Amino acid sequence: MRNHTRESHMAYTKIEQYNEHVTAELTKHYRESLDLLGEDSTREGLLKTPERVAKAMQFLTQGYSMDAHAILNSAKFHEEVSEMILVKDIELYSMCEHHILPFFGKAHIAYIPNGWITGLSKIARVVDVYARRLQVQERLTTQILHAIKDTLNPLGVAVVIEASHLCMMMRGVQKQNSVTTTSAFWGEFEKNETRSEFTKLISSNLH
Ligand SMILES: Nc1nc2c(ncn2[C@@H]2O[C@H](COP(=O)(O)OP(=O)(O)OP(=O)(O)O)[C@@H](O)[C@H]2O)c(=O)[nH]1
Ligand SMILES: [Zn+2]
Repeated sequence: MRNHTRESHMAYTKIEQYNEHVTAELTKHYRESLDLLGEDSTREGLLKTPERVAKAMQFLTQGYSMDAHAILNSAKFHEEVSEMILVKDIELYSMCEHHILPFFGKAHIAYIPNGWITGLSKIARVVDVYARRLQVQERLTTQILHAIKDTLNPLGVAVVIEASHLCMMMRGVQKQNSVTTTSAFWGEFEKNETRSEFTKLISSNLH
């Protein structure tokens, strides 16, 4: 099954790869959790659930073993471009570190190159690197900014994330329609003019 392409891809994506020891331990804990919650972990429908959850949680936290800098560097090209590059509406799924419940939404990411560009898909991959961890939306936003800033040495970086938090929808304050927007701006984007061009572009419906 393993070929060269898959190996090099797996260097940072870890697709379908679960740690046996972690899976076994988590499975045990999730089985106990089900019983503590009043379920019967031995009933047919739940027999494989603890193991499924153990794998799902490893998938959803695989960002810990991914390296954003390696991803951005893996398709870094020398190019004299001086205009803003914007990738918008990148869907993201993460989990809040307070309740381990999902938050999800969109990221809009722009940078102004300074001799180096990266593959567009790598920008979207960096979102997953930091989203697939236990997070707060604010830290997710700044970690993405710093990875791009440190790797590409650009003139400016902007990151805006709009997300809905299930911990505010399904429980707690139970607000179904609230959307949280976080942003981080660095370099040229600290100037009003550049920032407002970015804001105009992310709110436009032009594709
Ligand atoms: N700043 C920030 N807060 C978050 C994020 N995700 C969840 N939270 C908040 O984390 C806070 C934790 O507050 P606590 O009072 O300790 O927890 P709680 O009793 O479960 O709070 P409620 O959700 O208000 O019921 C809540 O206000 C959540 O809304 C996030 O990404 N960023
Ligand atoms: Zn939460």
